[in-house]
Amino acid sequence: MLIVADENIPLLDAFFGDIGEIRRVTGRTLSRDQVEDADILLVRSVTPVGPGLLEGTRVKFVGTTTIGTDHVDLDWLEQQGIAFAAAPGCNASSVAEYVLSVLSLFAERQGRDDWSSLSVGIVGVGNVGGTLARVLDRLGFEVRLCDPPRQDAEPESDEAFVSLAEALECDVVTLHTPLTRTGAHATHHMISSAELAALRPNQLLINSGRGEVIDNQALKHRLEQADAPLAALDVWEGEPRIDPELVALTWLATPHIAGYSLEGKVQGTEMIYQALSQFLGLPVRKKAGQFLPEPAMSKVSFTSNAAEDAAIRIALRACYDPRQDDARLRLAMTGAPEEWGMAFDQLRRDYPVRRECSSLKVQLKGSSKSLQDSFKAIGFKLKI
Ligand SMILES: NC(=O)c1ccc[n+]([C@@H]2O[C@H](COP(=O)([O-])OP(=O)(O)OC[C@H]3O[C@@H](n4cnc5c(N)ncnc54)[C@H](O)[C@@H]3O)[C@@H](O)[C@H]2O)c1
Ligand SMILES: O=C(O)[C@H](O)[C@H](O)COP(=O)(O)O
Repeated sequence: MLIVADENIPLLDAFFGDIGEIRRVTGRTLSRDQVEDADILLVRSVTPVGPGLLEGTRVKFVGTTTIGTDHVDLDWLEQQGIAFAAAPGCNASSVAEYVLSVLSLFAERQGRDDWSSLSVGIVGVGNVGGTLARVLDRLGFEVRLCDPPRQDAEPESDEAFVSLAEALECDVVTLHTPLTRTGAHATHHMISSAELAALRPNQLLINSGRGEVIDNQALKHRLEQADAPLAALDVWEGEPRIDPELVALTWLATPHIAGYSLEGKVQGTEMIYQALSQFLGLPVRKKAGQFLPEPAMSKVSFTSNAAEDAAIRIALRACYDPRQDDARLRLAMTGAPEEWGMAFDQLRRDYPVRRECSSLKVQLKGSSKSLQDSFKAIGFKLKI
């Protein structure tokens, strides 16, 4: 059995080596002739999958080790009887930690002693938005949830949903919708001139869903105005050839890596291994946990003198600080314009190992119950 797989999927040999022969390919440039004789295709979000790639091949299973599926023509695969699996939720904690770290930087920039005094509008309350909402709620933030598809589908839900306009009133608005182009709640350019005009200079707009959910030209024009809000963008229209002028106007600019924790990536591989094993009728013997190495930093300690917000900020940023990715992206954009796309992909391919908060033990000596609860809410392991 031949498995054609994106070379950027971690642990290919460990998970799939005994299922078939593996042919590694560059996902961004994958062509039909590279996949013609394959039985199984494993991709990441950079490979458009549809008739152009697979028509007339013998591929019978496609797996994407990602949450997003907008690169896959799901209807066509179904019509062709080609099985498909994605990895819902695999990197939800990683994205939530990216947002938390951005929030901590924004609160600091605003001179707030208490970051939980920020109100946060979450647009798209699925695996990522829902994970984030639960953490923020436990930390005492005011959270507004906007998810019209869920609101329609769950009229009896306990969640109090708000409109997009109400979400846009929050200090921070963070987007976690998929990219959709059809239907009553299509998200393509959901945030355009009118929505951007509603945002004020003391507000922050975060996008770690898909770039095309925001009209990037409209955002650029808005960010050029004197009363512009701040923007933190992890995803961009036209990746990997992103607009350097928009990067320059963006407060925190990262190369689509919000979900790039090691845990998130390995769980993505694990979920596709499970789905493929089920498809082939094979036993599931391997687990993500057995392949996760010991983290480089395993413990941080705080004494009773540590101020609550400062302790959380230090531990959070010890795990993930988006300013490093921002600096790397800006540096990459100083190269020759024709190399920007390659540089964007290179930053993603050579991404340093990043571990989630759950990999770090936090030792708290003589700390308050509320500080302990805050650390637990974020997902740290506590050692009291
Ligand atoms: N930047 C990254 O590294 C990264 C990582 C993971 C996921 N993502 C992106 O984030 C998206 C969300 O991930 P998820 O796991 O939470 O997906 P999900 O499918 O679990 O949840 C998405 C939610 O968005 C809602 N939604 C759809 N249209 C909407 C609209 N018009 N307004 C408001 N809400 C709407 C859906 O009802 C759903 O509840 C993915 O589709 C992917 O594109 C990005
Ligand atoms: O959809 C997802 O899971 C994320 O956007 C994912 O992190 C994308 O990573 P890629 O497949 O492009 O490496």
